[in-house]
Amino acid sequence: MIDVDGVEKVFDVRRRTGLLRREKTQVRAVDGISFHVPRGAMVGYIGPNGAGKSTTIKMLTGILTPSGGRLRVAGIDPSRERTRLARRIGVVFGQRTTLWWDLPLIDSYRLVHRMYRIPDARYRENLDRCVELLDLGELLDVPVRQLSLGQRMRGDIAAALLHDPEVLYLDEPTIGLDVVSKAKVREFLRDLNAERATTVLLTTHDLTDIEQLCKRVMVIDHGRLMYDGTPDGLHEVGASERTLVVDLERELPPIEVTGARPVRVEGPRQWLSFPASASAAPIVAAIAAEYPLVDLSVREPDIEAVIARMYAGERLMPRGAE
Ligand SMILES: Nc1ncnc2c1ncn2[C@@H]1O[C@H](COP(=O)(O)OP(=O)(O)OP(=O)(O)O)[C@@H](O)[C@H]1O
Repeated sequence: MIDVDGVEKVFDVRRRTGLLRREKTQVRAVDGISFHVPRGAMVGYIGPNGAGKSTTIKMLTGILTPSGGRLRVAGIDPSRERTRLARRIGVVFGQRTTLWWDLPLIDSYRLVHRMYRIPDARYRENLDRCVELLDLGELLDVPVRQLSLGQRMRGDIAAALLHDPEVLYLDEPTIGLDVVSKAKVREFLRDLNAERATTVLLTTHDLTDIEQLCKRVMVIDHGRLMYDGTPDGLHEVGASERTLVVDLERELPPIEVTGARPVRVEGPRQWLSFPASASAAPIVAAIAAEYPLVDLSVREPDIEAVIARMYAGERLMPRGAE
């Protein structure tokens, strides 16, 4: 559904280098990216600020023309046939709204109905579905400017879906939302993807969105693709560790056991780290055999930590590769 082959985007920028002097330089916002997203996939597209995510999305919608490479969305070259593509895609920008600020929500939908020339029956059906699943019933007559951020976001998602797009680009759809609203939006997207096989490309800084929604994640930095795989695979690449929290009968020196290393001791409680890919069972058995064990729990690795290290430019290697 989305084909990106060696795509580049270079911006010419003028930088002030003195009182009257300006120098022309180039910013390579996207630097030779290739990926393929099959129909019905829900893929996360993440990266630090300025990595090139929005530039990629803008090229995929046809707003920007690539400086090099080849791009196709639903078989269409976005920058050449932007209007034709607009009928096939939906876009939601979390930080901006596509709704008419002073009009009641329903009026924005009526305008979308006309603009996209959506057949009446299909419009009704899609609107009813969105109103029900996104809980918009009470909000349809409220002017958009009076909606809370979470209500507005749900309103925006519905607006992007009324014309049945095959591809949905979501840029920060959960930004600024409370936990309940986030859960609602995620549940809706999961259902949409499962029931209608809508292809979704999701940009977010909230890694829980990725963990809960995407089987695949792409990480971009400095315009280049750094990782393309499962969210779990990130732990492999990042050599993530799980933590064993051990409660002993009494305070003892740090536990010595094969396969794990002590990282913290606080009274009778000790923390040990071990590779996320390894089994906890032999370590637990060894500790139970040699130490006065009272209680024990395992903490899962933190995807945020792996991503933070990746964004900080640390070279991450799959376990065993070095
Ligand atoms: N119109 C433009 N002219 C010049 N440079 C630009 C333009 N748009 C983006 N850039 C530059 O391209 C790079 C990538 O920007 P982009 O907005 O794609 O990043 P992003 O990954 O979406 O970041 P964020 O998470 O902050 O939204 C940045 O260095 C940015 O300054």
